[in-house]
Amino acid sequence: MFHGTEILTTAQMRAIESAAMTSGRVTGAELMERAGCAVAGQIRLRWPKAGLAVVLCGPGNNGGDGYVVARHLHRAGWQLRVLGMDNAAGADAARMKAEWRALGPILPLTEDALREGPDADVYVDAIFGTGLTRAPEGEIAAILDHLGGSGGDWAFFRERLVAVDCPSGLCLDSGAFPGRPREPGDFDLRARLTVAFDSPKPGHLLERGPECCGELVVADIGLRHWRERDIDGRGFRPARLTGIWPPFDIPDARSGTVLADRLAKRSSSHPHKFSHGHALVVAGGPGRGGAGRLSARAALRIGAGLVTLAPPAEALPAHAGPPDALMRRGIDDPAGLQDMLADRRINALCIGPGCGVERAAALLPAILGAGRAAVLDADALTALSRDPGLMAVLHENCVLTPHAGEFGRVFPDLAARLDHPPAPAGTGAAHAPDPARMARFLAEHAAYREELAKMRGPLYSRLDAARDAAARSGAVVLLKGPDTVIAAPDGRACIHSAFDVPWLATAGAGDVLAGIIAGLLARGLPGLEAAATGARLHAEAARRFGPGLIADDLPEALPAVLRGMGV
Ligand SMILES: NC(=O)C1=CN([C@@H]2O[C@H](COP(=O)(O)OP(=O)(O)OC[C@H]3O[C@@H](n4cnc5c(N)ncnc54)[C@H](OP(=O)(O)O)[C@@H]3O)[C@@H](O)[C@H]2O)[C@@H](O)CC1
Ligand SMILES: Nc1ncnc2c1ncn2[C@@H]1O[C@H](COP(=O)(O)OP(=O)(O)O)[C@@H](O)[C@H]1O
Ligand SMILES: [K+]
Repeated sequence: MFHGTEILTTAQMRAIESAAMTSGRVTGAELMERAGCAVAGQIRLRWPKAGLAVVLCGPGNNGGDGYVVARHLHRAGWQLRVLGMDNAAGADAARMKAEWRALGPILPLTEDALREGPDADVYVDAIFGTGLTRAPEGEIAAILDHLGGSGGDWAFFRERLVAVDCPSGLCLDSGAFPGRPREPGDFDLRARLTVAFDSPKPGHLLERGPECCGELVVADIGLRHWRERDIDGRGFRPARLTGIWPPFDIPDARSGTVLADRLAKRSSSHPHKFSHGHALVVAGGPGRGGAGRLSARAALRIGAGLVTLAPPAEALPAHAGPPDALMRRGIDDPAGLQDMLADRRINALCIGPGCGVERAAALLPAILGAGRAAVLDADALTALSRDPGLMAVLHENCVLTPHAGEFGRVFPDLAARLDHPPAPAGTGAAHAPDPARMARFLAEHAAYREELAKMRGPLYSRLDAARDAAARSGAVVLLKGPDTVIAAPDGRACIHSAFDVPWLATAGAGDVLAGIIAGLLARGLPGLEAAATGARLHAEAARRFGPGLIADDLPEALPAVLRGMGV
């Protein structure tokens, strides 16, 4: 299995932290000291010359980290303005607050206090971290809006904002902001740097997370021993990370080797083409374009031993173009398909790209009935949504690859939870916030605002949705997007965040992904592994090629990607 960096939900993070403290080998105060020290260190790396820092400290342990940051920056010669709350903080945060108070004053955490001081070089956001339970209100909401640009200085803060664990208000389980539209919104906090602790959380990688966190650094605060133990007895590794944005050093050496071994054509002592699998790609009729051919080409490039393209017989001439390595055979109906599947060496199927919904609907029962590994994409997903009975025939080596729209067709109730509350038109914001437009929007949609205010964290996430869909369907579900989530029916999941390659969103890219996964299934990778590896190689091919990419370039970029991984 490909191993990336582990992702932990906020509940898991809390469980690990409390296991560490219960062991008596580390105290909460020591963890807080390490966390704050790590943030101060990252600030000093980026701002080597001591300047003025404003540190905003919230009511909980995130605020406690903030007081530690202030103390360390003070020791390094920085000027500090510390804003904090007059509240009964937990013992560790209270101690850190007291230690700071011995060094300098604490101003009230209000928008006025924030505005009053001189412009600072750095603003440290230590208001809320993993403990956010609801939308910020009152003074704190005003402060966060101000930092998000409500005073018109959005770009100023974006250059100077350092977030402790996350930009405050972001739900670290979903990457959404409770109380705000799920689309990009006005005054969403955008940090230059976010320093997270121990492991990334889903919210760093999903939805708004990557954009709002800015550069993400994950600091080691000495919890690895407890993370690697099976604390809850059910296996602690529900989500795996296969890439994030902005890229940072993924401890990937072991995974690279495992993956290279799996993909190298060294799978048996006397390898031959049949030992590398035979993928069958169902294509559509005349005039349906090259989607099926894109999938087939990708399956060949990723290393399937043989690939057969199967359009209706009358469309064979239309599919006669390159590559010549591709075999072609006409299939008109389920009987023809079953005939072909009598060849047991065909071990992976791909249906959907350019296939046509009617044809997909006609062939799907035979495909699923064959019990072989299969990728269902595009039109096959629409066909599946129209015949829910087919859901019962899916199995764990089926990979469903919906984008958000297709996901909504197949799993409408799960998609509705992701979209709650459904936004009225005009919610999305341009990057530079427009206060007048935002005020008008909220006034016009008072009911929507009331619904938003009811949102409680952690919010239902794309990870939750993909997991629920996989559990329900019994298949692997790969929910596409810049933050692709891959989930297996047993709860294992990966997130592949590819916000750094927006040019991958190009017509036909999804067809190539389906083909890559089909090729990996043909090579014998199990469903989850094929899907996760496929998503990674697909994005890596786009990353290597760069802007200007069209889908046809993706299969051609794969050999260099494989070489780069040592395959
Ligand atoms: N895990 C680790 O290993 C380590 C974690 N560390 C740090 O601890 C952080 C987590 O700390 P935390 O659990 O105290 O939560 P935090 O984010 O400070 O907020 C909680 C407070 O905010 C309040 N509150 C929430 N929402 C609110 C709202 N909308 N409006 C108003 N209030 C709201 C909430 O009140 P309540 O909901 O209980 O009413 C509570 O008082 C974590 O992000 C990291 O920085 C490191 O120190 C060391 C290692
Ligand atoms: N903004 C983005 N950044 C990076 N990758 C993206 C982005 N949007 C979509 N993708 C990826 O691009 C591919 C598009 O697939 P799909 O929506 O099926 O398109 P098509 O049907 O045209 O092939 C998917 O792999 C998806 O994960
Ligand atoms: K924060």
